[in-house]
Amino acid sequence: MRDVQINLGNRSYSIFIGQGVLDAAGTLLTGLPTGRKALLVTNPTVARLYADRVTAALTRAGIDVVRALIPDGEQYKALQSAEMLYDRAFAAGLDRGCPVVALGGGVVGDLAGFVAATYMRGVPFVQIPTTLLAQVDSSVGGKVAVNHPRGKNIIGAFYQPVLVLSDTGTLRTLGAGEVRSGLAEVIKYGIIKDAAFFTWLENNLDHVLALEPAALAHVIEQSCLSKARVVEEDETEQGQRAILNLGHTVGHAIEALAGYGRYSHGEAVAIGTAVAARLAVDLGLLQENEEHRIRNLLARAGLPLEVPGDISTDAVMAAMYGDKKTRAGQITFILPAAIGRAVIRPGMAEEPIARAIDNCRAGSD
Ligand SMILES: O=C(O)C(=O)C[C@@H](O)[C@H](O)[C@H](O)COP(=O)(O)O
Ligand SMILES: [Zn+2]
Repeated sequence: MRDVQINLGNRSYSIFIGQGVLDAAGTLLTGLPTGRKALLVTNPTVARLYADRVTAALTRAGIDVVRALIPDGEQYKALQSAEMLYDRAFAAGLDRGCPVVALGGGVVGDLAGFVAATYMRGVPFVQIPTTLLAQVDSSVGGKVAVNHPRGKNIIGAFYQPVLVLSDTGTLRTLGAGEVRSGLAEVIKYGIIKDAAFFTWLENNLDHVLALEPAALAHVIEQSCLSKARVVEEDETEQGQRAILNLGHTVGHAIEALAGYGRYSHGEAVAIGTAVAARLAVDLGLLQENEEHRIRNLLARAGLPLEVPGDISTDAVMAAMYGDKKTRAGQITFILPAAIGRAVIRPGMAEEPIARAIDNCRAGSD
């Protein structure tokens, strides 16, 4: 079992990574000051596969488990689902000490975390992520949220979990699309922070795509280490944490405009990363050969690089103004300055962004 520590004073916690760690949920949780009842939030597919194991692990440790199922899909990351979970928590008599445990991918984790942050002004929160994307990204760092018709993740909080358990065994049941989606965030860490990891991915992507346990454990550990260091420096995204948003400025716009579900989060982020790399080259920040390496790695991971033909550049531009990084009506962009280094550019003019979007359409080269 590997252990990545995230140091945030009295909000510090451990991320345990390895085959079978979800069976240790009860033991690891009893080491923390939490109550004897837990709300286990999951979706029907994940429940069928893993809820009995997690329930057994918690029960062995003397914790009563109340299960709550949320249908799978980004559209259920909504205030209505949160209300349903509050009702379930009240009905089960959960008090301020009782943890909310998220078992599933990013939707379950973000929603359950939002409920944990707000039910009785905050109860302990445990993340048991079962997708690659959730293990490398969304379960770590404390961004919890629900969506609103005006934007993705637009209603939320920073609320750290007390424990993260990433069981690599759960990745064996993922579809290829879910693996791809997680890889977009994995590649992001190489681009923004870790050139050696980017090169490792170039050399070892086939092992990762084959879901080899050692390769997966390495990818999760390196991703969590990179994310932990960024979050420790700037927990609430006052500045530098925004680099974790590479590819998301355009990505969130495409995800929403295409209709949630047509592009996975990772696919939309990959397209957004291609646009950011093009813009960085146009602005003289990134060398063209590095843009090629970024595009090649994303493409080898099976990720899309083109802005869809049925979504206009004007629509993407308009949607980007709703981004949480927009300040005083001006778009902020995260740009790769080299492989291993990203910069934050506030106050971007519209014209170069629109040109980069147009240059990332089918048949544009
Ligand atoms: O943890 C962060 O910070 C990130 O930006 C990670 C992103 O990959 C993640 O998708 C995040 O939820 C996006 O945040 P948002 O603030 O743009 O909604
Ligand atoms: Zn993301």
